[in-house]
Amino acid sequence: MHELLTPAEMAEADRLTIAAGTPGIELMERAGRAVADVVGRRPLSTPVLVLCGPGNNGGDGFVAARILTERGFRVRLALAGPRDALRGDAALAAARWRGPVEDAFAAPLDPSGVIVDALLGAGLARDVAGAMAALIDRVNRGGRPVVAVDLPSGIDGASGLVRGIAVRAGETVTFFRRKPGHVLLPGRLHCGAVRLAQIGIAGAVLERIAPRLFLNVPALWRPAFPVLAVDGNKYRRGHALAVSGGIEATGAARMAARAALRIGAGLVTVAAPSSALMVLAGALEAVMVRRADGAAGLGRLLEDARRNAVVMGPGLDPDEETRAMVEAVFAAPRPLVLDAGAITAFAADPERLFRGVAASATPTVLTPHDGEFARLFAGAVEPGAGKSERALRAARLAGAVVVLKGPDTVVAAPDGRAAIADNAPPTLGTAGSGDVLAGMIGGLMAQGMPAFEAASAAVWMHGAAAQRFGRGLIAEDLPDLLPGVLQALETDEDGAGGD
Ligand SMILES: NC(=O)C1=CN([C@@H]2O[C@H](COP(=O)(O)OP(=O)(O)OC[C@H]3O[C@@H](n4cnc5c(N)ncnc54)[C@H](O)[C@@H]3O)[C@@H](O)[C@H]2O)[C@@H](O)CC1
Ligand SMILES: Nc1ncnc2c1ncn2[C@@H]1O[C@H](COP(=O)(O)OP(=O)(O)O)[C@@H](O)[C@H]1O
Ligand SMILES: [K+]
Repeated sequence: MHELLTPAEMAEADRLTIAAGTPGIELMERAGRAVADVVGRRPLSTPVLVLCGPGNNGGDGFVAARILTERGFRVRLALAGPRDALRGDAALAAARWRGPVEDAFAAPLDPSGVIVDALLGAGLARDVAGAMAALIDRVNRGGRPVVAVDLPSGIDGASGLVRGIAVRAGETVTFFRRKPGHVLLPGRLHCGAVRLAQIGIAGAVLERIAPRLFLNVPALWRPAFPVLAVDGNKYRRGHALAVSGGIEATGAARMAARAALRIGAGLVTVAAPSSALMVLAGALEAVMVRRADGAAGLGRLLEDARRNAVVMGPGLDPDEETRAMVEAVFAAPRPLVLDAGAITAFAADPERLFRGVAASATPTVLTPHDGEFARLFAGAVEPGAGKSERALRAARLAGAVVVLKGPDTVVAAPDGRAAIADNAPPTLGTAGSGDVLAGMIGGLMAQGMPAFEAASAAVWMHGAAAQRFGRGLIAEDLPDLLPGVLQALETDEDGAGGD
């Protein structure tokens, strides 16, 4: 259930189902019934206003209106456009509606009751303007609870972007699988609670569609998650290396190192410039410290093949020394996580980074926030595109897994897969939480987890850890919340948060 279907893929799922013998009107009847079920949880005295658009989304609205009327609700239905312009299944559904049809552009909104938004769904093809925009604005200003059919009208199902203006719903009923627009911002904020309804589309159609976008839940990466061997030992659990900045910036690498250890790496070493060695040695216990000055020093540490994953960037200056150190890892080569200063260091010459990734052929994960992303991929990635699209293009360009962070963190792989997270609370917006995330990814890669799965797992666990703590969270808390998350993952088949 964690596949996310773009509107085009969803249309294909409908098409395959219809071709296999289920009439389209049957799908529409089930969709409309699912909407009626959600709306119908309210008391029978609740007035219902169903706003229908010109396509099949409106068709679902006609069905829902009929079923709610049959159940005893007082239902008004208003259509945005001429009735004789309805086609296909929507026209069939409208023919089964016996009540009056008001003009949606003129119909008054009830001061009480609930509104069903069946104006526009997967067929949104352009920015909403004119009378339709005025209607949506009126709905939003009305302050009535809204149940959206499939998508809040005006939200682009593929990108989650607002096309001109979009309905703000309290609940959204969608069908078969969620769409990226339910998970990505701002779409998610317009959806309210998303209710997923099955309408008789067989899961087997997904084999034909081969979706590439996923909700980031444990089911996505659990099969690749490290398993503890009874006869294991610390060396077999991997040895992560976190590169520290100078004496004024050692905390970032320490937090990354602690996170790598907590997530299960057998050993973790902080590679320290001479200036910071004393500070680090006094501040670390299970995490080890080794001297590493510049690229040459780091290269020497990497002569030991057991140091099998590297985290770089937190606390580093975006300068030539940092670039040379990144290239020392490419020369080694080792699975690598690049964050913060190690990303910004390549802002003036991103090609140099991309060449290094390609030449080393080592799994590389870049973890930019929006600002770092814009610096590294400026010009190469259309700023107006949706977040998953931007992350995927960047991943292809860099030949690396790109973790584009935020409330809807996208993990994108060069092969076209992307995982979108919806479990990160805003408490994660605190200094150093990104450093912890980088360390978590490195800790999983040290244990042999592939880059896309490691990054996806770390992002989900980062969110789950923060959820366990609540308000007052600081980055230092995060590594020590991981044991609880790990244990829940092990005991809860659903993955401590469901699928
Ligand atoms: N058989 C199927 O394909 C099924 C479809 N279903 C419903 O059908 C919907 C998709 O139906 P459609 O493909 O007809 O698309 P929609 O009903 O979402 O919208 C298409 C209509 O809206 C118009 N339109 C597009 N953008 C507009 C804009 N910015 N301003 C004003 N008008 C605009 C188009 O000209 C077209 O008439 C889904 O969201 C879902 O609700 C469900 O009934 C399940 C089965
Ligand atoms: N509003 C938010 N909701 C959820 N997660 C957030 C929010 N703001 C930031 N985060 C997360 O917090 C982390 C911040 O990382 P980053 O920006 O690199 O900060 P720092 O450099 O201080 O470590 C990222 O994982 C990001 O996804
Ligand atoms: K809608």
